[in-house]
Amino acid sequence: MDNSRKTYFMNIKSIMVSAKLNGTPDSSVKQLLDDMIANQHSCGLIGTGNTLQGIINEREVMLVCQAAFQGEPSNAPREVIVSEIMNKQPFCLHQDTPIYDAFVTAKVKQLRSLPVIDDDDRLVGIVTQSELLDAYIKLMELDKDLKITNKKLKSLALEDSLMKIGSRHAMEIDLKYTAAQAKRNKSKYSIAMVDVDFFKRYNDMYGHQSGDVALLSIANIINKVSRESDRVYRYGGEEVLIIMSDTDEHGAKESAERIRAAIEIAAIEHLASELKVLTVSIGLCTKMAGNWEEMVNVADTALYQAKQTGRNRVR
Ligand SMILES: Nc1nc2c(ncn2[C@@H]2O[C@H](COP(=O)(O)OP(=O)(O)OP(=O)(O)O)[C@@H](O)[C@H]2O)c(=O)[nH]1
Repeated sequence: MDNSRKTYFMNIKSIMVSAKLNGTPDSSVKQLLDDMIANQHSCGLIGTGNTLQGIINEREVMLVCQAAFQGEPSNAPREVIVSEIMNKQPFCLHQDTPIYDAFVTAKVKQLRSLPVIDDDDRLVGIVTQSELLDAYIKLMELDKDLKITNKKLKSLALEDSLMKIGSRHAMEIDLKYTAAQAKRNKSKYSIAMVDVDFFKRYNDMYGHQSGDVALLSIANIINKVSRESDRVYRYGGEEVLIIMSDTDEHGAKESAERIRAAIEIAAIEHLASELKVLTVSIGLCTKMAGNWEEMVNVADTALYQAKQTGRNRVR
């Protein structure tokens, strides 16, 4: 393998900064802040031994400090303990994760810093989104093989240009790491497969360009009514896939029903359909562990049942 090809497979171990814990869950926030300032760390890594149990970013620490200073001088601020404000299920990446996958994960999940762990789930380092982007750009510059570069440039398109939501490529990377994270945290996650009803008839009646506009409207509605932590991707054609981390069957059903209802209420005219407005059918799947391709298949089967039992419904 020549050097340029090797760079394509480089992982985050090669660029991460080694990291250690800044405090335990029962440290005071003040203690934590002192440690972060002394070590010039932009986020606090919390745990015991070498095991990471939580993360606190600068913003959360600042909010606690602000609240303390706004108190009456006679009311000495209560000491806040780290476990009260830390994010208890921090998203971590294994040290062997390729740089590009790590960058996409940080970007789609909007994470500025990602703790890095080893095979035994021990904290070994930290990488930031901007370090990942810099590293990836450098790898591309080093890469002289035009074919590989073009392939990577194409895959760098993380957004679907028509629907203005995540691309299929970004979706696959997100699913892979969401599945790994759920397994590590023993938490459930859900996916929803959304498909527009009678869309062929819509294209036939209003034209393909109007079809494109309708798809964009539907994607906008889905983005608007889904929770901030949910990620919305174009699965292909007129199908949208939503990833909901830390969401059980009940939460997923509630979210999907909200999306279905919002699209019906938007009342986008579709005279060739039964309800005379555009509607969607949604198939769901919730799991704790297991491979994500299987989950997509289950959601797809549920979607098929939703279509078979009358459309404009969640299964
Ligand atoms: N305008 C437009 N149409 C698209 C796009 N992608 C897929 N389609 C169309 O979506 C339609 C999907 O049709 P079908 O799979 O038969 O499903 P349907 O007509 O929605 O029927 P049901 O799913 O059974 O309710 C096809 O006519 C595709 O051409 C796109 O990007 N733009």
